[in-house]
Amino acid sequence: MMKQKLSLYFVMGSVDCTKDPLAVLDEAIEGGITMFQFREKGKGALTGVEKYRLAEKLFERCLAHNIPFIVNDDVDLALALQADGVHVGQEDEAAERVRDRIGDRYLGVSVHNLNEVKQALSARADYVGLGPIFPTVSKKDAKQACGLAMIEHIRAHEKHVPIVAIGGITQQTAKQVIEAGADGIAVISAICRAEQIREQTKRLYEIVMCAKQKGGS
Ligand SMILES: Cc1ncc(COP(=O)(O)OP(=O)(O)O)c(N)n1
Ligand SMILES: Cc1nc(C(=O)O)sc1CCOP(=O)(O)O
Ligand SMILES: [Mg+2]
Repeated sequence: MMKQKLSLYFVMGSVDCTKDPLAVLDEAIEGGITMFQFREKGKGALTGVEKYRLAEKLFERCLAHNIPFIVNDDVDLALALQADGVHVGQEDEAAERVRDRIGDRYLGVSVHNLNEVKQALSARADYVGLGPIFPTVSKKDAKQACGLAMIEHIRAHEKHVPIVAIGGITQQTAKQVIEAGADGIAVISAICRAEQIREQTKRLYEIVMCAKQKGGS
């Protein structure tokens, strides 16, 4: 179930959008995204009530289409909205503590190597976000790209962990990412910067689903 939801995971905040974030999400939903993360971060990001109001509206859209709505970093916001889950990284609130706070909502944890995957699993994460696979323009403090080999390495040692790969993934590389062992791709710019969001999202979805069918996952 989790692996299916991770197939095409759209990560977005107002800073990533060149038009109304609600319109961007609507088109991405029409294109077939399977999970959404509200990541309101970076220069010019909304805060306080404005952030809450935007989150509320985006969450409504996801609810209406049965798409899990995950909040990045902000556990208080996720709890206030009764969101479907939270995503935290290695420098955020500790995953164990987040798990205790959110109960059985989804917990995603960013990882960069096998050791962090093992730690995430012992903190009862539902999935890991592995990246950046390729260089990314969407995260200023991203680590060095780890490449497809890191997906293969982790999959070889942890056969069942749900992995979503993130960082610089495009229509050109999505197939290789799934073939390397990821259960899905998480993207910002491949959707936010697309000229035709609905069509490009649909194409990404087709690429991922086709690669997953061939791999039998
Ligand atoms: C699905 C997914 N994977 C990784 C990340 C990165 O999280 P983090 O390292 O905490 O960095 P920020 O996104 O908080 O800048 C993610 N957000 N989503
Ligand atoms: C939010 C995020 N986390 C990353 C990580 O490596 O953990 S890379 C990244 C940005 C992903 O955006 P794009 O699809 O535009 O490269
Ligand atoms: Mg974070």
